[in-house]
Amino acid sequence: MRLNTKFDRPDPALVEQLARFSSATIHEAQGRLGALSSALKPVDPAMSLCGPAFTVRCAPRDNLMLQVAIAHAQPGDVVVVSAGEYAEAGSFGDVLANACQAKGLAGLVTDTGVRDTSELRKLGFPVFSYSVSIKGTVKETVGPLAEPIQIGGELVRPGDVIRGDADGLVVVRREDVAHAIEQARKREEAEAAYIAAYRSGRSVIEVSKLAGVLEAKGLVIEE
Ligand SMILES: O=C([O-])CC(=O)C(=O)O
Ligand SMILES: [Mg+2]
Repeated sequence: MRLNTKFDRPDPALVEQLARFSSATIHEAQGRLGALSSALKPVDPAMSLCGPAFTVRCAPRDNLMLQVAIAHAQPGDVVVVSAGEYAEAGSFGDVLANACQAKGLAGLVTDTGVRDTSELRKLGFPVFSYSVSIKGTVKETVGPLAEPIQIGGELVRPGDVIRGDADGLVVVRREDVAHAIEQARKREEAEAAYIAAYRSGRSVIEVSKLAGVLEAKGLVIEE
């Protein structure tokens, strides 16, 4: 079997610009699309990542292909592992995180478990996982590398951008990164205007134009 590891990545300058926006803003900016399941959580809320996905599929309780992915991923990539939402396996820990950091990878996202979390926090290598488990894995099963995968209820293709922060993970299609940045900028500007209005004492009902909605529902609020 021969596995391909070549795919197009977006312009690194665009990835850097996208990283300035939160996962929630990007999700909203692209029309409420791309959010991965909230079951995938950062090992530390301070962890944050943004980079092209280097996708891989592993059998549950088996991290052979994850190690192959780490070996072939490029600096700046986020290794994204689909392993069947299997909670009872610690497929990645501080030893492999050191390998990732030495290569300049941007982070790891997996729908199985990880371990050595206090060391991962000390290392500061961004890891998002489905669970934390101390149970070791085997290295037996060959599987797809740099192919589209399903993770957290979303399709992730190699080279799509994954943005993760304390609130969650979002995927942006490789060809949509520039548009997502433009829309995220507009959304932040609109949010800044809302914040300024609220801080100047204006009502949320007025600013968010909710009076018509409440009236249509027949809601009368007495003071
Ligand atoms: O050994 C493994 O397969 C996972 C692990 O704990 C580490 O990377 O430190
Ligand atoms: Mg370990």
